[in-house]
Amino acid sequence: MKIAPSILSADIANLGRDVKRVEQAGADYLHIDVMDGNFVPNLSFGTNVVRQLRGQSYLTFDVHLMVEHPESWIDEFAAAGADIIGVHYEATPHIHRALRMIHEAGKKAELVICPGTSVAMITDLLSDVEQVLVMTVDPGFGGQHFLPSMIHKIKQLAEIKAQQGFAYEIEVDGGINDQTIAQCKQAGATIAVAGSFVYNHETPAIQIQKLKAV
Ligand SMILES: O=C(CO)[C@@H](O)[C@H](O)COP(=O)(O)O
Repeated sequence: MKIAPSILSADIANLGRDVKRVEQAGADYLHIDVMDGNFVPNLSFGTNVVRQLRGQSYLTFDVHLMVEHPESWIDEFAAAGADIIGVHYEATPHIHRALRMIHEAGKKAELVICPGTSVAMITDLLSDVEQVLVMTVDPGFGGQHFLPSMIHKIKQLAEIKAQQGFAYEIEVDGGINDQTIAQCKQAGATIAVAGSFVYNHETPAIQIQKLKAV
């Protein structure tokens, strides 16, 4: 599986160093969580962080917008250096427009679903995305426990992908460690986001190796 370390759990006072660490350790993507204090009860990074890190890293930037009305931010994060932009199904009544805006900005579009949203709600959108992110915790905070009840959604998405011949990646995010990643991989996930498992350890490279070894 591809591994996307989440900088939400990095040492923010040494963010550049922590990004280099995972880059050198073989991370595939860098996962950047953007929180607005409304869609989720937390605040995190803005466009300035993406822009400054862009100058320091060649990793694919996987920007997860946990914001209401993401349409207002897509062009700014695209200009700042995002490669993949994730928007929540629950965050806007105009999700199709948001996905189209991501493509018009020349970026890969990711559709994100919270634990309370079923795959049935997004089937009409699956032909229009490069990536689907199944949240395996309620979004907003790192360090939460993985929700095993989300596994069936990964299986459903993998089945639809095979049946319809779609090419989207299936990403999982929340509570990922060297045990839970195995369940996700078996179900059909292709990318795993990991925050605390990677960064709450003195050697992130060892943690990434553990995830890649599964
Ligand atoms: O989107 C989020 C949280 O809302 C995640 O990306 C977290 O950063 C994952 O952290 P861990 O659960 O891996 O500690």
